[in-house]
Parts: sequence; structure tokens; C-alpha cells
Amino acid sequence: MLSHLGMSVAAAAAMLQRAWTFSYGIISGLLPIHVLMLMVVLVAGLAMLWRLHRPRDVYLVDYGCFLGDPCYRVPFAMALEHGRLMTDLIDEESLSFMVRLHEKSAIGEETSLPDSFRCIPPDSSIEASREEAELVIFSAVDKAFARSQVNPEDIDAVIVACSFTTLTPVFADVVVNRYKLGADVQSVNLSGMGCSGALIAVGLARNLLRVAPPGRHVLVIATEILSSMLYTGTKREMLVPNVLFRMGAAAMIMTNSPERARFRLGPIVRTLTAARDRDYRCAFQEEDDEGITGINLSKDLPVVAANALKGHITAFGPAVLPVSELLRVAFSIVRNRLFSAGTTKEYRPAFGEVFQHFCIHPGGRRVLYEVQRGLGLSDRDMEASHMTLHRFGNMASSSLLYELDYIEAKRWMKKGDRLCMISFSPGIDCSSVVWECVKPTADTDSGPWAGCIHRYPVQLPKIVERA
Ligand SMILES: CC(C)(COP(=O)(O)OP(=O)(O)OC[C@H]1O[C@@H](n2cnc3c(N)ncnc32)[C@H](O)[C@@H]1OP(=O)(O)O)[C@@H](O)C(=O)NCCC(=O)NCCSC(=O)CC(=O)O
Repeated sequence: MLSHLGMSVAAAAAMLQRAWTFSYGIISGLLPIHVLMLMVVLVAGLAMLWRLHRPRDVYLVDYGCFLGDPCYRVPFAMALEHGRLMTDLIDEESLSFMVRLHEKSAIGEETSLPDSFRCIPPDSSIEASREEAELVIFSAVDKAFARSQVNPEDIDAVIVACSFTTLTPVFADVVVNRYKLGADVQSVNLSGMGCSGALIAVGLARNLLRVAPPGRHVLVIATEILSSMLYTGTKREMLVPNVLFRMGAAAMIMTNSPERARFRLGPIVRTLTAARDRDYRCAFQEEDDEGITGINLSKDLPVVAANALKGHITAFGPAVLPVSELLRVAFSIVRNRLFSAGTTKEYRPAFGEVFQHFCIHPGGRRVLYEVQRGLGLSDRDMEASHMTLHRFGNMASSSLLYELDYIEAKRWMKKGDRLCMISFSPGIDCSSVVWECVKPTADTDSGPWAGCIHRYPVQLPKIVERA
């Protein structure tokens, strides 16, 4: 038995030695030029494999925003008169509370509301919601197609983010029907995702495009349909959305081919603090004591959102900050914990130096105020957010694209600039998306700011620190 094994080992060793002598003979016979050619072929093959298997870059070709005709405007005096005519629906105390809120909100005189709000009583029917959705969505999508020069037949997937109103067929299918998209189009409707809906949809589009063959397009639409959202009860926290939310929609065309693209998509980071009860309940859809449905926006939402943002930054920072800045943060944390028992202020990363532009969700003035403090941003960094809130109101997740258009209408966006979008929604969900400008726009005449950018920025009263 042992002798058999010994023979097998000896035979294998002999074969290996012969194979080695043979390959050594070939290798040693190669000229340097052959070795070089072999290496070139090897490297080219590896590069091709890497290109085939790496996730594709994703781009924004262009975007479009709904702009309400003057007939949709709600100047303050008109809203007040309208409220007074509905005494059986809105009592005097609630009305005067909303007037006080409006005065503090820094929302201007040109924001838009749907026609259904002009009826007495307001029309909250399905038909009214569908009419509003078709008005704002089709207008935004038409503009996105016109600006991007992409045709409806080029669209491979449609994603619609609309939080509080969902109809059947869903809005994504309404878009497929309107633009007669092919039967193989993928349609997705995101509801209940709040004001982060647009950025969550961008993340979903990225995931689809990364693995799709080149030249694919995803149409992303963000809106909030208000017709059925008017709260007619008396609970203060639930009256706040009546004052802040306005009509709007934005559409983006994303692709995985760089031709014609205007922005390259960078890191996307999403964090959710719904496990904390205070965060989970601070924006809550519910019925009041009389059974009237609305969204309860807790008074401490701005502070809760700012705290959630702190945690978010811990996840977002490493994805976007340079190593030098990360080292500074790490050093400050260690110094604080080890040497000063948490008494000194931790170093706040200089986000204003990493990004040239910011679009922060304009949830309300106080939300913006807390975010500015938390991130240490300048007034100029916050300008697009404040001015969007003033000119258009809180249009849920579509607001971010109005802010981008503000930056572009001001001609601030330059090739290579980095833009950071941050939004919040009930949960609390914090989402951040980074874009790098590939090609600044040549067209500043077709966006929502075209007719009024010369009047902005406007002066806003300072926000008073709460006790
Ligand atoms: C509403 C505001 C513009 C008001 O401005 P100020 O805070 O400067 O004014 P202020 O403190 O004097 O408040 C004015 C009056 O309103 C009352 N008040 C303020 N906020 C309240 C609230 N949430 N619930 C009940 N009352 C409230 C104050 O007590 C005061 O009452 P009195 O006059 O009796 O003393 C601001 O507070 C704000 O921006 N809040 C954040 C709004 C918010 O939650 N946005 C997120 C939307 S949800 C979103 O965007 C994301 C999503 O849906 O996904």
C-alpha cells in the first residue's frame, strides 16, 4: 500500500517537474516585446471586465417644475376673506391662529392653491384631486421633456412620489396613459414618504439605472396633491399644514448615459429615526377628537428634525467629506471625550466648503433656521430654500427642484460645482443627495423663476429664538 502511494507521489513530482521545465522553456524563450504585448492584452481584458461589471454612473438630464397661472394665486387677503365666509367649517379662533402663523411663516403673496380650495365648502372629491394632479404633473413633465429634449418613447421607468393622496389608477399610471408609454415601461408609485419622497425616488431610479444597459431613462416625478388635505377642525397642530403647504410638482429625467446630461449623481445617504417615539410621532396623520382627519405637526418638530439631522450627518459626512476634514472631526471627538469629559464643543465639519450650493427642504422657516444652525451654513447657502418658501410655499418634496432652479436662474451654478440636497419627512427620515454640475443651463427662461428672479432675494424678518 505504502509502496503504491510512494510511486504515485514520485510520478506526480516527475510530471510537475516536466511541466515546469516546459513552461519555463516557453517563458524564457519569450522576447521582452512578447511579454509587453501579453501584459497589455491582460490589462485591457481586466479593464473591459471591470467596465462591464462596475455600477454605471447616473445622471440628471434635466428637470421641469409646475408654475401656477395667476388665477391659482392666493394672496393673504383673499385667503382671509375666504376663511371668514366658511364660518360653519372654520371657527374664528382657528382662523386668527392661522393668520398669526401666516404672518410668521414668511410665505409671500404669489403662492398657488388648487381650484378646489376656492369652492365653499372646499371640494375634496376624488375628481378634484385627479384634476389637480393632472394639472401639476403634466405641466412639470411637459417642461422636463422640452428642456431635456428626451421623448416620451425614450422613457423606460416612471416613479411618482406623492405622499398623502393615492388614487386608482396610481399617478404613475396616469402618466403612462397620458404620454402613451410602452407596455414594458416600469411604473412605481411611492406614497406616504413625505417630503423626502423626491430624494427616495432618485435613489430608486439610481438603483434601476446602475444595472440597466446604457442609454436608459427614468422619469421621476415629485408632488403633493392638496385637494383632500384641507383640515377643518380646531386642533392647532393640525392647522399648521393649511398655512404652509402649496400646490407644486417637479419632474426629473435621469439616465445612465453621459450624453446631454447636466448633473452627475453623487452619494445618496438616508437615515431613519422612527425607532425613537418622539421622532416617530412628531408628524403624524390622525383624526382629532371630532374625527376630522389631518396631519399633526408637533410644535417641537423643528428641534426634533435638527437632532435627527445630527445623526444623519454622522452617516453623510464620511461619504462626502475629504479625509482632512474627517480627521479633524475624529480628533475633536477624541479630545472631547478623553480630555474634557464632553464639555467642549465638538468640531463641526465645514460643509459650506465641500458644497458650493445647498437645497434644503423648506418645511417651514423654523425648520430652515434649525438646519442652518446645525450645519453651520451661511445665509447665502440658505437663500434658495428661504426664497422658494416665500415665492412658492412648502410644495413637499418637489420644492427641492424649485430651489435648484433658483440657483440656476441666479446663474450661480458653474461646471464642476457640487450641490447638496437635504430633505426630511415623517419618521423622521433624513435624505441627502449630492449632484455635480456637468453642464450649467443655457436656458434660464423656462423655469418657475423666469419672470420674477430679478425681485429676489427679498428681505425676511428675523426669526425669534424660542424660550
Ligand atoms: C409655523 C412657523 C412658521 C411659525 O413661525 P414661528 O415659530 O416664528 O412663530 P411662533 O413661535 O411665534 O408661533 C406662532 C404661533 O404658532 C404656534 N405654533 C407654532 N408652531 C406650532 C405647532 N406646530 N403646533 C401648534 N402651535 C404652533 C405658537 O405657539 C404661536 O402661538 P401663539 O401666537 O398663540 O403664541 C414655524 O414655527 C415653523 O416653521 N414651524 C415648523 C413647521 C413644520 O412643522 N413644518 C414641517 C412640515 S412637514 C414637511 O414639510 C415634511 C413632510 O411632510 O414630509
